[in-house]
This record gives sequence, structure tokens and C-alpha cells, in this order.
Amino acid sequence: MDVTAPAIVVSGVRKAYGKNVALDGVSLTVPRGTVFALLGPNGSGKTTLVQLLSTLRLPDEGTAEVLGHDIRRAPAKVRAGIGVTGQFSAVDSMLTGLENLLLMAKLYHVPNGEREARARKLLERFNLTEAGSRPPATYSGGMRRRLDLAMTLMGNPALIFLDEPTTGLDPRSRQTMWQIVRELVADGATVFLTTQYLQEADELADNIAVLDHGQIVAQGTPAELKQQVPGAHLTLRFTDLGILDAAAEALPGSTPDADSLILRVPLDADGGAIKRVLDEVPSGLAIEDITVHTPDLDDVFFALTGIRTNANPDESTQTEDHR
Ligand SMILES: Nc1ncnc2c1ncn2[C@@H]1O[C@H](COP(=O)(O)OP(=O)(O)OP(=O)(O)O)[C@@H](O)[C@H]1O
Repeated sequence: MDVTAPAIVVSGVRKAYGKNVALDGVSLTVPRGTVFALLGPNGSGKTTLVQLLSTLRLPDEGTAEVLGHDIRRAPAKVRAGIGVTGQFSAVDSMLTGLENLLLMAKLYHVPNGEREARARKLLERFNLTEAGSRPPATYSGGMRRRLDLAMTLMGNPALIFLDEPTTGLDPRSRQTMWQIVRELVADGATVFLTTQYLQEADELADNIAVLDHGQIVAQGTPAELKQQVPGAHLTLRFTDLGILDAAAEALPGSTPDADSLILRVPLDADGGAIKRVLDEVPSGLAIEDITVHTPDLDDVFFALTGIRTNANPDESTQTEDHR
């Protein structure tokens, strides 16, 4: 394995199902040891890209290297280094949690004498020790996903694909999953996750690509993406028109609204200039109220795609048992 290569390099990948173009010229790079979030609404092509990168499907055009291996020329080497969890869960409902893990240990050729110890360690790590003796049919959605991920980790993957890891989970299960992702990366793994949740990408990802209708419409760190959207501003409310006018004169670029006695002052996207703005308001001009507006990833997504998506996963939480 080439340990200096990025974890993933995708170049000009295209994939259509008949006339339906799922990926339309996608290029991206994922550095090792980072979390990459592919953010997009339903049907934007996220699962298709995970399937290509995990060698379940072939692209029509373009190239992709995973852990330094070409997905067309060396699919077995790609598969040996990756773990995939998500919409196609490998969990067998007839076996107990522990038996599922032991089965994976066998498939991954873990030496016989080490299998049970490793399985029990993973159950403990994912808070499934007690549940390990029960079949996953009795688990909540969050527990099933943790078992699914534990099974994947039996193979010690350097790169883990998580396809919508928290869709349908309650806030607590989601937090647990986020913590697990952070620990995986702290241990040296690379994580490629797909999500519809802006907050999830914002919380976890070092880099984000926004996918819309099979095309990447923006790429960057969460901060870089937020900077692409103008609109961070400060509103200052004054007590009378005279003070409002004086403040507007002192702050070039600001927009006064005489009716509401509010002055709107543009800021850098990170809000870093707030103190400078306030310092420029002449002393003696009493400010009644100050509000800071900073764009979030939802604004970015809306600006790029025209879609208001799930800024906060809590708003679309389904029942725990739904997968
Ligand atoms: N096997 C298939 N046959 C035909 N069309 C498909 C197939 N798989 C996906 N598609 C289509 O390709 C497009 C991208 O689908 P994909 O599942 O990759 O998107 P997604 O972003 O993962 O969506 P979701 O969040 O709903 O899983 C969609 O229009 C979908 O209907």
C-alpha cells in the first residue's frame, strides 16, 4: 500500500443508469487521516459514488484511486483496505451481536484464538456488551448501526465509508456516532461519510463537497464554504434618527433603515470584524441593541443549490428503529 498517496483521488467520474445521470464529472481528493463529508440531498448521487469507490460498481468514465489503488485495475487491493457501512447493512438478524462479529472475524481471517477477545472488545467499545447476546432484531436503529460499524472494524480498515450514518437516529444516538467517528480518525483512520445534514458535515468534516444532481457544486473546509456566501452582518439599533444617521456616516458601507432605526453593517464571514465596527461608532452614540448574523452551511447550500435542506437533523428525526 502506498502510504503517501491521498486516501481517495477521484477524477472526472461519470455514472449513468440508462438515461439517468447519477454522477456527472465528479473530481475530489481526500487526504489521509481526515473526515470528508459528501453532502447532498436525496438522489444527488452520494450512494453511487460510495459504491464506485468501494468497487461495487464501475464508473462509465473517469478514474478513481483508493488508498493508492486504481478501482478498475486493483479492486481486490482496494477492498482489502476499506470498510463500508450504511444503507446495505451486513448485519444478520438471525445471529446475536456477538455471533455477527465472530462471523466477520472469520471472514477477515482473524486468527482463531483472537476472534472472541476482539469481538468482545468491540462490543464494549460500542456500548453493546449487554446487547451482544441478543439478536439485532431487538436493537434500536442506533445500536444496529454501531454493530454494523463494529463488524466493519473487525477488518482494521484504513478507510471507512459511512453512508448516511445517522439518518433516522435520535439526537443522542447521533452524538454517539459522531464521537465514534472522531475516535476513528484520532486512531489514524480516514472517514468518508455521506450526509444530508449540514450540521453533521459542519461538526465532523475537515473537508466537504456539496453534491447536487451528480455534480460537485462546491468544495472546501466548512469555514471556506461559509465564506462563499456573503451576508454576515451586524445590526445596530439606535434610539433616534439623528444617532442612526451619525452612525451611518461613521461606518462606510452600512445601510440605515430609518423606520426601524436599524443600521446594517457588513462583516467578514467569520464575524471577526465586530470589535472594529463597534470601535468606529463614535462614543456618545448610544446603541440600543446589537445582533450578529453569520451565514451557516444551510445558507451555503441554499445559495448553491436553491434547496433548503436539513440544517439540523433533529428536525427530521424518525423513530429509532427505522433504518
Ligand atoms: N440501481 C439504480 N438503477 C437506476 N437508477 C439508480 C440506481 N441507483 C441510483 N439510481 C438513481 O441515480 C441517482 C443517484 O442516486 P443515489 O442513490 O446515488 O443518490 P443519493 O444521493 O445516495 O440518494 P439517497 O440519499 O436517496 O440514497 C438517483 O436519481 C437515483 O434514482
